[in-house]
Amino acid sequence: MIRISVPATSANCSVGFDTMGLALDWRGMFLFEQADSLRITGCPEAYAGEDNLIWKAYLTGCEAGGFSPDPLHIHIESDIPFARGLGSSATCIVAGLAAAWEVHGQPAPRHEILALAAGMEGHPDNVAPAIFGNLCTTVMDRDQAVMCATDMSLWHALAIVPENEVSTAEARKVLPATVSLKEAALQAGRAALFVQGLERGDQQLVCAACQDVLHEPWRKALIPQYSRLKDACEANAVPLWISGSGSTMLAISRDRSQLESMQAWVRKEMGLDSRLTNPDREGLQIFHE
Ligand SMILES: Nc1ncnc2c1ncn2[C@@H]1O[C@H](COP(=O)(O)OP(=O)(O)O)[C@@H](O)[C@H]1O
Ligand SMILES: N[C@@H](CCOP(=O)(O)O)C(=O)O
Repeated sequence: MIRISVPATSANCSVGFDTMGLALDWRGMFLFEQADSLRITGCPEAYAGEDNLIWKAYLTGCEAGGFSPDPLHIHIESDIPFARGLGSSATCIVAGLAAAWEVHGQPAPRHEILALAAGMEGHPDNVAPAIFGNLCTTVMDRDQAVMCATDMSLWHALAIVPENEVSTAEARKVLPATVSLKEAALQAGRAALFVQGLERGDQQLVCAACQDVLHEPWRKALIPQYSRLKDACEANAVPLWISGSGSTMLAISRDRSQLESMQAWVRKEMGLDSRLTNPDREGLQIFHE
């Protein structure tokens, strides 16, 4: 049996639309073993057929690696919620792709998996940290990923998870097709400041730079709690962004107790569930048993 563990991710990181993503120490586990016919357990029945994302990724990986795809029993152990902007789809894609090589006795080639996974997702921002951990900034130059990881060991995170689902496909439809030169320049400058601030552990700088103009102005309409939370965070110099395409919002701080207080506040004032996490440094992990 092969056990593949993949972290949840918080994509976009505010000013890194489609390019930045942060791995979290909140993991999905995927078990693979040979079977007589395809069997998928541990997920809702509606997702347990031939169109299951893990299985589709496995087939894509088999084609890329030149393997003949054997039927599998895939068992999922994951409490990463679907369609909340925590990269549940990225965990499935990365696990399925990695399984294609591992099931056939070869080590999963992480850079090849990144390119394939980015192709399946349509953007590399959450699959890169799911594979490599940390905060990854990734751009696709034709089919080649150009990637740099930022160490996040100075930071803690709070994932605030509303009940409403937001499908990524739907949340992309609300975005404008073009932006102005002024907005593009502003976003580029803020993205550079944001990463510098993270590396220096400068929370004021990160908070000042954490002002997206490419997607949050449109997506906040899908998340009723966002504006109140963003105002409260800014008043306390806490960077907060819409995680992926939402509905989760991710706050980060150098000070874990600041996030503990915020966790109590969002529960009491807004009735919201949340989870304290740390950035993950490992990314994709594979165990043969
Ligand atoms: N544990 C799982 N089992 C089966 N399919 C899953 C699982 N987690 C995610 N998926 C797939 O990923 C889709 C959600 O992807 P998406 O809308 O991009 O949201 P997210 O922000 O969670 O990645 C689901 O509709 C389903 O196809
Ligand atoms: N850049 C993408 C990220 C989607 O992430 P997910 O975790 O919501 O799948 C987007 O913003 O559409």
